[in-house]
Amino acid sequence: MSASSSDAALRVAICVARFYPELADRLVEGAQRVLSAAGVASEVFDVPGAFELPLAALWCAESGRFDGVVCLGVVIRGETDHYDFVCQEAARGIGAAQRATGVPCGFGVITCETREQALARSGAGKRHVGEDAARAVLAMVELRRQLRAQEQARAVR
Ligand SMILES: Nc1c(NC[C@H](O)[C@H](O)[C@H](O)CO)[nH]c(=O)[nH]c1=O
Ligand SMILES: CC(=O)[C@@H](O)COP(=O)(O)O
Repeated sequence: MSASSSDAALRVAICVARFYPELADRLVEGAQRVLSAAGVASEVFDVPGAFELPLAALWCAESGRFDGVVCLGVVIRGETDHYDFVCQEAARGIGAAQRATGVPCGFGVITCETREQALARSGAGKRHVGEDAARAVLAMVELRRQLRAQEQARAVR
């Protein structure tokens, strides 16, 4: 997704859960690659785990400093149902943060059964969830820009 000419001033926050540091680094690298290629500045904020992502996203979104937020993390199922609660809250909370603020928050959290599955979804074969989440945020930022431009055009008629 290429950014428009006005995107030089765009800023995107990257909130990353560091529960699995090496996997988190891969996701951040992918998101930064996409944002940099679009000419969009980014700033990284670490949180302990995916459960903390919604609050970090809300803080970034309501700060007024960012046009979008990319939320990244990896949740790998263990022996109990803790996985379900972490995943559900991360997804629900990130969605709530973007709807509460109107600031696009990309869901770049890998939820899987094994480390191998996480590797495959962070650039080692299947897809890159970090890149995908960054592209989604850029697409929503662009949509918001188009809608605002249409609103302004109608207002001056
Ligand atoms: N098991 C995983 C977690 N668990 C930690 C929680 O996200 C949270 O930090 C803790 O409950 C304290 O509030 N987090 C992940 O990101 N990935 C996991 O696999
Ligand atoms: C996703 C998790 O919280 C998981 O790592 C916890 O492992 P367990 O269910 O074995 O306690």
